[in-house]
Amino acid sequence: MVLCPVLGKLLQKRVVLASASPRRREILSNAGLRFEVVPSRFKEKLDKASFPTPYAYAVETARQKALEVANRMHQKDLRTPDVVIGADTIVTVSGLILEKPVDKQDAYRMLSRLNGKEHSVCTGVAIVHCSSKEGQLDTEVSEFYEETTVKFSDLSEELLWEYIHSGEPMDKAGGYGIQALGGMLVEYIQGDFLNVVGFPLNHFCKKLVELYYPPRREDLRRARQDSIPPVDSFENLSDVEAGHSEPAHGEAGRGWDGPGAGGDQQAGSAPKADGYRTAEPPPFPADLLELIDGFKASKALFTACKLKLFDVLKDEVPQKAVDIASKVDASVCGTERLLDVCATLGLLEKSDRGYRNTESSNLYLVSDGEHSLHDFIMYNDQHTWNLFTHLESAVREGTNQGHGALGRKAQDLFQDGPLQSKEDQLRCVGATHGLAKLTARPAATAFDLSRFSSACDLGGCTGALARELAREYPRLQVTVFDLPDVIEHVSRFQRDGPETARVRFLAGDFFRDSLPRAELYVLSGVLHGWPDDRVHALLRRVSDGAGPGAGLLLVEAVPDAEDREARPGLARCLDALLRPRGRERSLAQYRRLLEQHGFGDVQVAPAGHGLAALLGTRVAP
Ligand SMILES: O=c1[nH]cc([C@@H]2O[C@H](COP(=O)(O)OP(=O)(O)OP(=O)(O)O)[C@@H](O)[C@H]2O)c(=O)[nH]1
Repeated sequence: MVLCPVLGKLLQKRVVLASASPRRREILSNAGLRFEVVPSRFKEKLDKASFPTPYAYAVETARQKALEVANRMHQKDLRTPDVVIGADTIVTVSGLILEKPVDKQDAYRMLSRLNGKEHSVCTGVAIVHCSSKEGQLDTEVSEFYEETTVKFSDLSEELLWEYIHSGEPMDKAGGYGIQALGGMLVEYIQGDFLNVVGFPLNHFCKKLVELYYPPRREDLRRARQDSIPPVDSFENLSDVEAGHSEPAHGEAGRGWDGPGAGGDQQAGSAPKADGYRTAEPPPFPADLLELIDGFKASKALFTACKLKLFDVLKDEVPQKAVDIASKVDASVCGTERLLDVCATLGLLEKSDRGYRNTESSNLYLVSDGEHSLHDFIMYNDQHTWNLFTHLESAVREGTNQGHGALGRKAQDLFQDGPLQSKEDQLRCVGATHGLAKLTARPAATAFDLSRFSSACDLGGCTGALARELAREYPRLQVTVFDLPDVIEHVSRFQRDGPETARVRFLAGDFFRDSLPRAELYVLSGVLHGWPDDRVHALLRRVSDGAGPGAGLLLVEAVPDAEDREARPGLARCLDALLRPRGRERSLAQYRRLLEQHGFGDVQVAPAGHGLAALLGTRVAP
């Protein structure tokens, strides 16, 4: 709340966002606001012609959306919310109001109108303060709107259709999303970017300042002589400074615990040693609460995947909770709750017509998709979840507890014991495949490997990296060498492509069987799973098989990788503690291992997502 202390005024209140828009939810939660989401059922069908201006229409729609939720929550005898926020975004061009397209043709009509021109994006916002008096709902509505000018480039028909086929326009006012692919259509904007995305955060904060920090008495007195200075900044207001203001409800006679009530009255109290006034609450620990709730979010995702909710919703058409429940063979009320949680987590989109997958869920959460992480998620649900229940004893004793999963290779999983059934094996191969697909491209392109004509990926599982290597280097023949139990399952994960013919699979144990001859050996995500003696044994075998000039490419997660974003060091470090045999090694340690085993001229490059790639060249013995 440092940037906008006035948001702190809402922390003690039950705030409801009356919107199904994932963007609005994100903008407000990124700003640190805590709120519930209850999408409005108000049909956006007001007669546009009856409004003097487009923004009057947007403001009224926002007001109706918020009031519908306030009334519904009150009637349902749920605890009446304190504040309900509604918003409506429209696009206006040449006197026409454009809302969300109903289908692709409609999107095309809208985008064609915007093509090469300036248009206006207007978001109306309503902030409804509610109170309940003798069972009756009392509301007080504050409203405003924000307008932003956007100019589209001259766009070809082909580009417009390509954009429409991406699916992005469908739930967006004017048929585009400036925050994503639609940003490429835009030449410039004048005004608030977030207003275009769906919520004018800056203006909202100013409005809160107006509501919660009304002008002081002396200002009002002065205003009778002068004019009231407009509230155009919220940055320099803090609760402490605002403490001098009069409680607004006293003046306005509001029944609800509205703006200006509460903490302000205590403003004269002395600051405590921790810097906060006795009656002022400390900053709301939003990040901490999110962390505390984190496991619930993971479990909701795991459960949705296990029920195959995302498979049921993979078509574009939204479906109702009752239909989804019958397809996944679960209770309607339970399914509806889970669907709502998934929508809140941004995994589903919810509208009046029902629920449907987001683009990202279609890509990663549908179980048979090319980039599916379904098996990896199921692996985490079945194994890692249990494993982490032993974290406390692992920390106390400093010993490994069983089976870590993050970033592990099928090699580890198969040799750890409990994954006996074919089904378990297949899931592990699928889990490894899903992860490997995410990291294969940066790993394959970390160095120029065009000097090699043959490669052997040791422990290469389904060949995700091998395919990327073959795709990148057209003369490279790649052998994937992995355990027989792994190779048995790889055919399930193969897709056609010109590189397919240059990737072959060979079953074997790299600790026992002779290694295929190759100019380049690859060990990606293998060494971290083994203790030092096994790592030395394996590298000795590779070194013995490699002729002078041969390469050894290592790809590993390292604590000192340049790009650490995707795998926070903490999680990786805990994973290492729980892993039965492996250990985390630094970049310097991997470099030393390569050099110890006869690979010189070691180059290092980031391989994305917290991974580092090292390439050594075999020197003549
Ligand atoms: O560049 C962008 N422009 C607009 C959007 C999104 O478009 C919709 C606007 O629709 P509306 O205001 O009617 O809001 P809904 O999504 O229907 O949700 P409600 O439940 O609040 O009615 C809005 O989601 C914008 O975020 C965009 O994403 N980018």
